This record gives sequence, structure tokens and C-alpha cells, in this order.
Amino acid sequence: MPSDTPQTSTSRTSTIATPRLTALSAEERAQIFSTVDPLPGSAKPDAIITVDGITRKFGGLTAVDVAHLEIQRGAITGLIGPNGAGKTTFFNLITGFDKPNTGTWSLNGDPLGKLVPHQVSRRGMVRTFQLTRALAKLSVLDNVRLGGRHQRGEHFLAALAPWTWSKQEAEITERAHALLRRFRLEEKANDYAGSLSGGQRKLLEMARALMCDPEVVMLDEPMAGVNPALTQSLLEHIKSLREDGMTVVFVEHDMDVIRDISDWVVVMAQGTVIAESLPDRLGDNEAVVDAYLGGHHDQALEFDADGNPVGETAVLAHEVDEAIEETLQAGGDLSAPPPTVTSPRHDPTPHDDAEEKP
Ligand SMILES: Nc1ncnc2c1ncn2[C@@H]1O[C@H](COP(=O)(O)OP(=O)(O)OP(=O)(O)O)[C@@H](O)[C@H]1O
Repeated sequence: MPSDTPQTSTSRTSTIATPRLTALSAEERAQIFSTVDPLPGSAKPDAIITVDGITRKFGGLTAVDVAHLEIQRGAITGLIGPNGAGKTTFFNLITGFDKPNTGTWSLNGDPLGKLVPHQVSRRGMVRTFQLTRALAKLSVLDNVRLGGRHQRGEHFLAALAPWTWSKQEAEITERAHALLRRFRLEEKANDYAGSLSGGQRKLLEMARALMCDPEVVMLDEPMAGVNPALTQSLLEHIKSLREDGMTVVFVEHDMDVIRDISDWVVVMAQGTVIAESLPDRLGDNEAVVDAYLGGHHDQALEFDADGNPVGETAVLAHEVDEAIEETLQAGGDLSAPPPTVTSPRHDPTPHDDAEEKP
């Protein structure tokens, strides 16, 4: 992936400008969140999304049960939680890709409950999704152009007026090129999308989502499969959405990423919102610490042939290293039991009998 940082708003062409959105400065965002209670379901000064009583059951399992949630306009909200917490299901529900058993939710006060995904995106909320096999066989440019199919303002009557098609198609192509320039993918325009690296695919997903000129962008694990050396560039691109006044909600497992770009963090566990917090205050929240330790405790640890942790175990090992370092820096005693855990749920040192745990 190109390492360049995104172009600034002023250097972009008018084709992708979104003048109706007003960006908040870092000071304004800090001021806003300093007034928000760090409690599940807390009120936000200017909520763009409001969710009430949304539940989704799969047989006997309640995957999502969110009583109330508000998402602040113009900010980046991180959604975290252990595996199976219901984050992806929640994303699918509010973007119209799945239907809940109960509940209502709205964007700018307009109810979205009865809408299908392309109607939701026309209202201004899009979610990125990964390259499918079919999309991988299209060019990068066509992938982005496809994101313009349901552009806001596009009207069904236009389909009955073929003389308007070529003009609209030219506009879509022009806009797609502008977005490819923004995400530094212009040189790849005619390549198969399937030939892109993990990081480039993430940029392509964002470019495609931006074709419909959204107010809210929902990103599901934007860093998954991205070379660590390139994450910073990708993070800058995500921040640039906020600089353009968009609201970003993203699911992410990497706590460094959460701390780096989130203005506010919502924590889910077992389908419900168990905490909301400023990113740097997450560690103070006992419910969050418990949810994470509980989640990892039920998980089988995995190591490669050389004994190195892999997959989720590698993520866990990294978190353990960070916790140890923090404890040592604070002058703490590693032999003392952690204060928030009453029983020895997890031995932080990977060892040979680790697989014997349930
Ligand atoms: N289509 C489905 N049918 C049955 N169960 C499902 C389905 N989709 C999700 N679930 C279950 O719902 C729960 C929530 O899953 P979900 O994928 O939303 O969690 P998540 O927080 O996104 O997890 P992860 O971080 O591992 O992606 C899990 O127990 C999962 O097994």
C-alpha cells in the first residue's frame, strides 16, 4: 500500500467534497466528550444515531440486546468486545443487512428500521464490506464505480430516462477516479481488485463506501489483514473521514488502534453494551477488564511449531506484554495478584500445558 498520507480537504477536487458536513476540531471533540457520562447508553450532545431496544436472537442465543445507544456526530466511536460479543451482528442490524427481533434506530431522527441496505446508504450511512470473489475479478475502478449505484439523489425515474444515463455514468466515473486519487490507488485503477494487498483492499473498501457521499461510515475491523508497517497510513485515512465531517463507527480488536483514533469507545459483551468510556480510561473500568479476561479464559490458546502464539493468542500475548510493562513502569509487583480479578482465571505466561485449558 502506498505510504503517503491522505490528501487534505483543500487539495481535493470538488467531485468528492462534502460541504454539507461540518468537521469538529480536536478541541471541540474533547470538550463534547468531557461532558458525557461514561456509562452504557449515555446521552450525547448531538447524537446522529440513536438505538432503542434492539434485540437479535439466533435460536436460543441472544446475539444482540442493546437497550439504548447514542453515537455522537462528527466523532470516531470505537466498538470493542470479546469474540462473539455481538459487534458484527449489531453492525449488520443498523445498516439493514439483518433484521432484529425488536427495536428501533434512527439516523438524524429518521427511523431506519424498515429500510434495506441501499436505502440506508442513500440516507447517509454506509458500511464497508470485504472483497467478494466476484468483486475480486473486477477492476479496482469498477469496484469503486459500483459503490455509486445507489448514490444519494439518484432517482428511480432516472432509470426511465436513458438520455440521462451517460451523463450520470460519466459523473460516477469521475467521482470514482477522484476517490482513487484520494486513497492513492489511481495507479491500480485498471488492475484486478483481487491483486491488491490487504491494506490496499481496505482503502478500496473505503473508496467504494464514499461513493455514496455518506454522513456515517461503519468500518468492520479496518485493520484486519493489514501489514503492521502500513497501519499508520490507513489510520490517517480513517482520521481524514472525520476531518471531512463524517461520523465513523468501527469495530476493532487492536487496543493501540482504538486508543489512537477513537474519541469514544463503546464496549459490548454477550450482546449488550456493558461500558462506554474515553479510550484512555478503559483500563479503569472493571466491567471491561472482566469481560476481556472472561472472553479469553474460554478460548483455547494456539501456538505454532516453534511455540510462538498465533491468531487470537498472539493478540492476547501482546496485551499481556503491555500489561506487564505498564505494571513495571508504575513500580508494581508482578508476583502480586491483579486487583480486579478474584480468581486466577488466566496465566499470562504461555506454556506447554496451555492447550489443556477448556
Ligand atoms: N447467522 C448466525 N446464526 C447463528 N448464530 C450467529 C449468527 N451470526 C452470529 N451468531 C452468533 O451471535 C453471537 C454474536 O456474533 P458476532 O459475530 O456478532 O460477534 P462479534 O462480537 O462480531 O465477534 P467477533 O469479534 O469474533 O467477530 C455469536 O455467539 C455468534 O456465534
